[in-house]
Amino acid sequence: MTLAAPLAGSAATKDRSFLVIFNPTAGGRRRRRLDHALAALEHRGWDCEILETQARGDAEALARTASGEARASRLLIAGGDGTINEAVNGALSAGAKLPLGIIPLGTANVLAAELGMMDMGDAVDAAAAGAMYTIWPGRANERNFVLMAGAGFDAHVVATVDPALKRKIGKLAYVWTMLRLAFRFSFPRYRVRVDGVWHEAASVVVSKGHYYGGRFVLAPRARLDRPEFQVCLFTKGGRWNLVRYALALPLGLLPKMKSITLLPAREVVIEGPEGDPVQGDGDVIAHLPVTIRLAERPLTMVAPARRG
Ligand SMILES: Nc1ncnc2c1ncn2[C@@H]1O[C@H](COP(=O)(O)OP(=O)(O)OP(=O)(O)O)[C@@H](O)[C@H]1O
Repeated sequence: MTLAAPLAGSAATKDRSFLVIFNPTAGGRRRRRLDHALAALEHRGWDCEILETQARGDAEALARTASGEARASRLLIAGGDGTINEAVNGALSAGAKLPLGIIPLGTANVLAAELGMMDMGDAVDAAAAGAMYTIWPGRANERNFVLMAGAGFDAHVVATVDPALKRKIGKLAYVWTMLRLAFRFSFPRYRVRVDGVWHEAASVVVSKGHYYGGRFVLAPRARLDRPEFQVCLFTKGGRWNLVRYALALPLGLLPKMKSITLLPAREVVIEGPEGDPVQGDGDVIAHLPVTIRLAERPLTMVAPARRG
């Protein structure tokens, strides 16, 4: 996990209640997994009230209201990284007063991996009795993100992937979309200002977490709890380099490639084709040109206590 020190004290509180924001779109399986997790939490003395999203945007509105009302002692987001991203935006806009936990039910669940959750048991343990950590989200123009934001080929894949296909075949939907897009992508160049210094790249990922696309390391030094980014510049574009990047990522070789530049940063500006998509946490959250800074305030998250 990429978290250093937990906040003083454990996550145990007197008022043991969760407001659970749940994205039910992936069908019955998600619901069954959630029911198991909540039964385990209730067994451990936690009250859980479920609020289901009906449409895109609901998780944000529900988290905003819940944070304002403080109706429960914690928020628990049950869904994928996209639903968590929405809830984080809602919580931050209402002052981020409640600690946030997650029940990972998505396709990639990168945040769960980043927080050190290996399985649903870890997620339940963390929610019930984990440690509290201060997380520094980033902000791309008007939208916050927890894991990463970027422009280039991967942002176009995110913008193109069919949500229904994602629900049907999971991560393979990204592979399919990548293959289709690779044949018609024009590989534009992007100008990237990293803490005042301009660079050029074929693709950019501004990382808060060190994983990318699952449990694959892209930015080894990135940490959720550090108020800075690691910027990953893919300096070479074109189809052949795309294949090299795609093969190197699962092998853990991407950060060592010559055509990858990794830089720490506090502020990143990306310029390129006007209106090009910017992905954040796996959804389109902005369009070029974009300025990426830290969020206005940090977030408290409940995660597994550090082992060892
Ligand atoms: N009830 C809903 N109906 C339609 N869309 C929704 C609903 N609730 C949430 N969403 C949207 O669905 C998107 C995808 O959902 P979610 O992130 O939970 O799963 P996922 O895409 O499978 O996981 P991951 O983001 O890890 O790939 C989110 O970005 C969110 O905005």
